[in-house]
Amino acid sequence: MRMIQRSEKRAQDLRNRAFSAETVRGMEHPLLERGVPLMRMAAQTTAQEAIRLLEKNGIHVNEANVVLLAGAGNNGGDGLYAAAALAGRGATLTVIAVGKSLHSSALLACMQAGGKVLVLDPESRIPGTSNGFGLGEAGERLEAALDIAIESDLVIDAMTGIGARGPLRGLPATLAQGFMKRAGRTDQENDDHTNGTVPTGHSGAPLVLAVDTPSGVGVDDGTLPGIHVPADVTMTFGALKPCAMLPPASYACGKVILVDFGFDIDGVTPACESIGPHVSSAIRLPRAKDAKYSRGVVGLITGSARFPGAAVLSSKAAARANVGMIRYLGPAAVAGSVVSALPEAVAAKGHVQAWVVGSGVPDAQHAQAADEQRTAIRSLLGNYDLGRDADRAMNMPPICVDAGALDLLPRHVPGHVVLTPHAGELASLLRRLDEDTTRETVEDSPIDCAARVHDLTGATVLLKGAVTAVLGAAPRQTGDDHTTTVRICGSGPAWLATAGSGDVLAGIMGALLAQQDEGSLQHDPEKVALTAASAAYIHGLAGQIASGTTACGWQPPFLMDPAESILTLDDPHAGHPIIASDIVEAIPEAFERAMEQAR
Ligand SMILES: NC(=O)C1=CN([C@@H]2O[C@H](COP(=O)(O)OP(=O)(O)OC[C@H]3O[C@@H](n4cnc5c(N)ncnc54)[C@H](O)[C@@H]3O)[C@@H](O)[C@H]2O)[C@@H](O)CC1
Ligand SMILES: Nc1ncnc2c1ncn2[C@@H]1O[C@H](COP(=O)(O)OP(=O)(O)O)[C@@H](O)[C@H]1O
Ligand SMILES: [K+]
Repeated sequence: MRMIQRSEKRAQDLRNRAFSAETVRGMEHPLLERGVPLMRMAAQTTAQEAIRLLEKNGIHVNEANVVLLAGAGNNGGDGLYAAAALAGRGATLTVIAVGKSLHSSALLACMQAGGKVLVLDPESRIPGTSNGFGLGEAGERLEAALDIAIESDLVIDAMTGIGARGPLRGLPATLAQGFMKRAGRTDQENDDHTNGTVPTGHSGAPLVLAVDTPSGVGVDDGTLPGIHVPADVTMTFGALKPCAMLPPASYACGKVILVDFGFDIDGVTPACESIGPHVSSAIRLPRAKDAKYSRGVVGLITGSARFPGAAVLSSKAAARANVGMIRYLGPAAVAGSVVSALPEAVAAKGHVQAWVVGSGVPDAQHAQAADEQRTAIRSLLGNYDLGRDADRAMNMPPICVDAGALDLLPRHVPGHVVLTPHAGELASLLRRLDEDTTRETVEDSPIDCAARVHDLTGATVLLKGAVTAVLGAAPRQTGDDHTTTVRICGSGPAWLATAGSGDVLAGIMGALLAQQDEGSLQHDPEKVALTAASAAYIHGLAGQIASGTTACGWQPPFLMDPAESILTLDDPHAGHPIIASDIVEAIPEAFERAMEQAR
């Protein structure tokens, strides 16, 4: 097999960009034309990973019971060749055929290696297997298949890959349903995998290795449209697909290993991208001629009598995040708390380069009739109303609109307005925009929902979660069409889910917006989106540092060269609990790390 020369830049792009199924097919095409044996490469690396995974769990391949769930397409073909290799190494192999046919030469390889084949569909026409059985026997076969699968050490899921359309149907769906039930596997449990850890068995249930994509996920949109098979490890080929990056499907992929087929990805438009490699470009290093004002001043209208802590946390976070100064505006008692916790804060009006509003401010439902903070925020946000005075709106400083300020947002605003809702807040926002949405809808289709808010309001939308998504303007294309790009940030560990964490993010956001060259963001919504995503990344990194873990919501896949032997994949430390103040303390080191990563 040919050694693939890959530059670091290409490797970085491969690890941080995902491409639609259609785009991937387009990139496969020239290689297939040249006769590159992609399926064999996919199978060989899958077999290698299967052996590693088994061994990691104390099972030698020649003692392993392996079950292959094989679909009728090329995904099944990949799986069959991989399974044949395992059977060749002494594994006991059962192929469960879920479709009407199987990739014929791959099936032959499996049979020659001693694999048994159990056909589930009475209408199937698979050479060398019995067919023409009745419905009663089909039911028995399904039960037998589930018994064998649940008793096995490793299930290789090769039912569907990028050829999947819609939710799983028919036998693949029934089998997935039965398997999930018997294995007692839930998505909740699979959440552990998002942190890059491979659990050692799920209460005795088999390990699951997905071929290319877990079957049942929305390959291109990252949704989970129905029953699916969460994996411990997903071996994916050529390039990442959106399901390996976007929530909630990304949580079903477990650890992802990307096999580099040598695709030419230069100039190919990704469907989504991780912010990781770009973060340092959002950090403005201090310059010799700087004074505090030129480094950026953040104005905060955050906190309230009810939540004074949010004012302190957002102010401290902003002050720690590489700016010259912060100005705090709020009720005297709250301002007093801010200044005593942060003597560097200035509790007075003045020029600012970016605003942060709303963290710890009550929303309409919880506010008193004349809430001082809400009144101030309403009046400030009025200046961003494109329907009222577009020139004025375009010339306002960038602003982060968080929590209690979200329901004060004007209907149409420029892209340098950054919203930072969590799923519940995004749902409320959509309802305010006359869309019938619940928190569950947002959790099921986070990207769609965030894109909807971006489309309806024009704001850059940062939807918080284990994987945080930023929906904003795309890189400028030829022509004037406005396109939206999906950027994700998964640097945060689950320890970040702690009260006040969002206030810290808002502070970092304000600081990053403030340190960009004054006036540069107003007409560059793409840069706003990059800056917003970078703030989430630094927040996540600070969370990793504070909690002593590298586990996080999403990390770039392990890149594997088909010509190289298996890599060792270390599991990260679990880390320890943190409070929001710990995140603030870790911000400076997070900046340093983000800059180091860029070198
Ligand atoms: N093009 C190639 O030569 C290569 C393809 N590769 C593999 O081939 C896969 C794509 O192969 P295909 O295009 O054959 O497609 P798939 O094998 O992913 O899916 C097609 C099969 O899935 C069934 N199916 C589709 N949607 C379904 C649903 N909702 N419920 C139940 N069954 C459903 C179809 O009936 C068909 O049998 C990739 O994911 C990858 O694993 C790799 O081997 C690399 C090279
Ligand atoms: N499971 C998780 N894994 C990683 N990060 C998380 C997780 N849950 C929440 N976060 C992050 O923690 C922060 C919580 O913010 P938010 O929901 O506003 O909390 P609060 O209002 O309590 O401050 C967000 O940045 C979010 O992305
Ligand atoms: K699969």
